[in-house]
Amino acid sequence: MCLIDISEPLRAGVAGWPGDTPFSFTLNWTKEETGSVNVGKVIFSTHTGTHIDAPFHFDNEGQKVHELDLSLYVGPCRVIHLFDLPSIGAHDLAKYNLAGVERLIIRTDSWKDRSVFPTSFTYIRPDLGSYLQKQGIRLLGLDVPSVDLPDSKELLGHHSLHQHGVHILEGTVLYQVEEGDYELIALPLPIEGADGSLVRAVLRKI
Ligand SMILES: N[C@@H](CC(=O)c1ccccc1NC=O)C(=O)O
Ligand SMILES: [Zn+2]
Ligand SMILES: [Zn+2]
Repeated sequence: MCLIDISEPLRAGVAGWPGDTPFSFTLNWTKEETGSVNVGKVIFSTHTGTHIDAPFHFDNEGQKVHELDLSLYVGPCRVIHLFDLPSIGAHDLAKYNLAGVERLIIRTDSWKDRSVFPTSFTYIRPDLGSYLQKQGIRLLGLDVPSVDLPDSKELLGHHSLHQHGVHILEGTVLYQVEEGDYELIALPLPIEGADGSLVRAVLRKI
């Protein structure tokens, strides 16, 4: 079984949204202290590293993490490469036959240095949501920290996807991933009420 890990390693200093909660893992109790076990403590923002957005992240009426359909995050997926584009809209996907594809992951390679949060990267144009819905796509994954640029307040990309039933997976690590068909597993944690969740995301070639 050959799994390709497309998850960002979680460690102190992992690049996060400017001003957001820094990731930390510490041992809350050591084996010496308890006499039996090490016990860890993790502090993280829900938008750290490789993660999914629940609609509640940008819509107060939207689904929260525990309400999401898990089948979105497990199953066949198509990976395509779209390099050197400032943004991606319907026009950029016209050359692909996406018939039967429910999960689409786009490798942009536009986040060059994963050790720092990028000021700019390939983002999603507002006409993409309806195009993906017409193709039957329910999940869009990207190798950038957000489908909208960091200074966006309207979050047109997020809303366009959400309005058309397309769920969002962000921050995947795809430098080694070729175009093709895979099985994706990227399950959120069952955090009640949450706006997003870290995932361990893997691909398996099919
Ligand atoms: N929309 C971004 C996250 C985001 O906007 C954000 C994440 C953490 C802290 C602040 C954020 N945005 C605005 O203040 C995302 O989808 O991950
Ligand atoms: Zn997010
Ligand atoms: Zn997002």
